[in-house]
Amino acid sequence: MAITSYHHHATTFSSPLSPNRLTSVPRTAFISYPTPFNPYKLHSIFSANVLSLSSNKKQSKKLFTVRSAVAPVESTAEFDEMVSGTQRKYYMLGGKGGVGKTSCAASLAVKFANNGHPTLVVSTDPAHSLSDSFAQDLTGGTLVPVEGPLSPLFALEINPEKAREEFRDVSKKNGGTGVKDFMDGMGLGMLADQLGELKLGELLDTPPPGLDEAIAISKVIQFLESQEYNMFTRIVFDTAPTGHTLRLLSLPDFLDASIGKILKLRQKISSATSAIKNVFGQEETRQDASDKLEKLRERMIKVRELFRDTNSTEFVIVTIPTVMAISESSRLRASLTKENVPVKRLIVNQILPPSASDCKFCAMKRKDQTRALDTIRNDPELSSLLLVQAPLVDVEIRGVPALQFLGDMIWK
Ligand SMILES: Nc1ncnc2c1ncn2[C@@H]1O[C@H](COP(=O)(O)OP(=O)(O)OP(=O)(O)O)[C@@H](O)[C@H]1O
Repeated sequence: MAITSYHHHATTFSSPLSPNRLTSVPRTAFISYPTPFNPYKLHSIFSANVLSLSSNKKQSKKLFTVRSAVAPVESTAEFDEMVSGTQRKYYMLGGKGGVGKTSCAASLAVKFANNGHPTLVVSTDPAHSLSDSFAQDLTGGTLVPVEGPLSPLFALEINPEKAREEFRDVSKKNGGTGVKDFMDGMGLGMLADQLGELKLGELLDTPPPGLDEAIAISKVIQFLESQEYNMFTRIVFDTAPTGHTLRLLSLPDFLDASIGKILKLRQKISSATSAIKNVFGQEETRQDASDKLEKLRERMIKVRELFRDTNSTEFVIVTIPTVMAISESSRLRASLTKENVPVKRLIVNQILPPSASDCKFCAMKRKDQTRALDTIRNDPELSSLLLVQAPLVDVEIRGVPALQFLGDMIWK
């Protein structure tokens, strides 16, 4: 039933940002698949290293006819709109675990870079798989260049645990474990207790789910404020599975409120404690902790604004054609709408391609997927989105050439 095959390709490419520039990609292992003509890309097949069934022109035409009959709601991703302009844009890809978020995010990043955008792909999922997806070591929590694309592509795997530790260290220097402990140490514990909702100390010690992600994204904002990040015109986030993303959306408000209260409290008590401060000589550390809190709060507000800015940000939902995954995507869309997060595209990944062979299992599976796709058409949350279908391919998608291949099918 497989219709996917590997070939050796050379790609010539014209960037829309500098349309006169034609660049050659080195000859490299590549996957071939019947795709519609892409004006930015010219393939020339040097030799065939066929792993599975290939298809001639006639066959691919037929296959695409069958595919569109199976999925009448299919549309393109309108990549032209995504790629146009040099103003910085953020794309956040999210969805249920294992549906292909990383593959889609990585393929989008490669596609942007190949279209002339200096691009950054960021993983805020604690279970990072960018390195696996690119088949390159991208770990370390710093900018790592990705080898292969035509324009600069960098990856950043944020380690939320490390980011949280860094932040917590400041209050630890005090001998306590957080702001509340610090206040306890100053004999002000009762005051903090009275304001029971001030749980920052506990928040940092036993973070609620989603906090890691929030701190990770806050860390990204911190990075983006620095000069070296100015070059990036496209930033793609590979986010954690749905649950974390939803909690993350409401977290900035929660943190903003909590930190705001902590800071107000600090101001109130600062005069009362000035005498004690002098005795213990810890004003600097305290100020430092306070500044960090203020910075975290500012970043949380930026994260909140970033998520909701229709001009620069879009959340792309990735799903697979099963009723369960689609139901979850529907709930995700509803929550994103409630939070005013812009969503326009829905990627339905791992669609079984048509096959010439008489495979009963495949026929059943395809019917099942068609039913699932129908639920999208009838789903009030999802039916208005651009529905982009990505086929299931018969090899694991790893490495830049494979991601480029996947990207050419999804992002067109
Ligand atoms: N269209 C596809 N065809 C074939 N394999 C695919 C496709 N999309 C993704 N995969 C494979 O499925 C697996 C999971 O993909 P990926 O890591 O991108 O998912 P994810 O949603 O990011 O997962 P997690 O939630 O665990 O981070 C990988 O082995 C990937 O190569």
